[in-house]
Amino acid sequence: MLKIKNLSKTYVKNQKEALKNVNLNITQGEFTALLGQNGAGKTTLINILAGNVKKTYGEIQIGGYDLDKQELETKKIIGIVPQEIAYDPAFTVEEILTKQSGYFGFKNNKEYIDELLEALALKDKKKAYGRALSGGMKRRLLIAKALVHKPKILILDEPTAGVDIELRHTMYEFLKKLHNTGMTLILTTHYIEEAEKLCKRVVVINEGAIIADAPKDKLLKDFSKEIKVELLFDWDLDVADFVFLREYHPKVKEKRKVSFKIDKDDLAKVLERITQNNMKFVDLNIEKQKLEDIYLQLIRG
Ligand SMILES: Nc1ncnc2c1ncn2[C@@H]1O[C@H](COP(=O)(O)OP(=O)(O)OP(=O)(O)O)[C@@H](O)[C@H]1O
Repeated sequence: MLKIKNLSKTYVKNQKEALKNVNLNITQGEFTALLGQNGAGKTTLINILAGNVKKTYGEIQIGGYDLDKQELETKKIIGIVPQEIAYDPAFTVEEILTKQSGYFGFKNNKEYIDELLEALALKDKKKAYGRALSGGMKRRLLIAKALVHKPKILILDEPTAGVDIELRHTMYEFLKKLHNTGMTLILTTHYIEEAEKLCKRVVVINEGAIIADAPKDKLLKDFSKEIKVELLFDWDLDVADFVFLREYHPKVKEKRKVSFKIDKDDLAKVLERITQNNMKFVDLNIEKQKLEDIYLQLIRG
């Protein structure tokens, strides 16, 4: 559905190499998270796919069409939800969506627009001006605008930035529904738990290069050998009490808790050492790594 080969981008103005030999192959129906810190190159990549920024080098195929030779066709295949609010605030919600439909040659699609507005809880705002919408409504309008031409791929550039938790969950449900209809989705986000909840594949981009690209479950499994152990004692602790565990860098928290990370295969051995040192604990908590921990490890190298 989306094939990116040896994609590079250097901005002429400042000679910033924003993308370095990016290769990505996304098949139909995948729900992929594109994760990366500020300035990693995510928006540059999306802008190139949208035809807003010119690549320096590489090949891109969208739905089988070459972006260089068949740009118009590629535009029909993708819908992009940009980070910035991108519509004329002097028009009403309905006008904005009708105008956008017109760009793609869709006429008389009032019913579909109503469906979108209903699904995105914007129906009662149909006649409201773009400028009069709340931040969350503006974000939802951008999603409707990206979907109005029924694209096969939806790319969302941080759609939930600054959106409250309740609304974020409504959006997640909507995205899940779209995914269930067979749509291909790419989501860039700073909320890692969002990627963990929604996406099946995780691509991590760092300083313009892809440093991880794997099914989420595989990433979690590969990195899940490390566990975080927390022990609770019924007396006040000193980190010196755990000198016998120094290779695991134990930390004392809230006076009575100690925590450290170990390979899960070492758990029995470590617990035995603790008992041998007469450190009788009253409670034990074991935490597996979350996608967020893995992501941080990856970008820190
Ligand atoms: N128009 C531009 N001209 C020059 N440099 C740019 C331009 N746009 C982006 N850059 C630079 O390219 C790099 C990648 O930026 P980009 O916006 O793609 O990152 P990002 O991953 O989307 O970040 P964020 O999460 O903050 O949106 C950054 O160093 C940025 O300063």
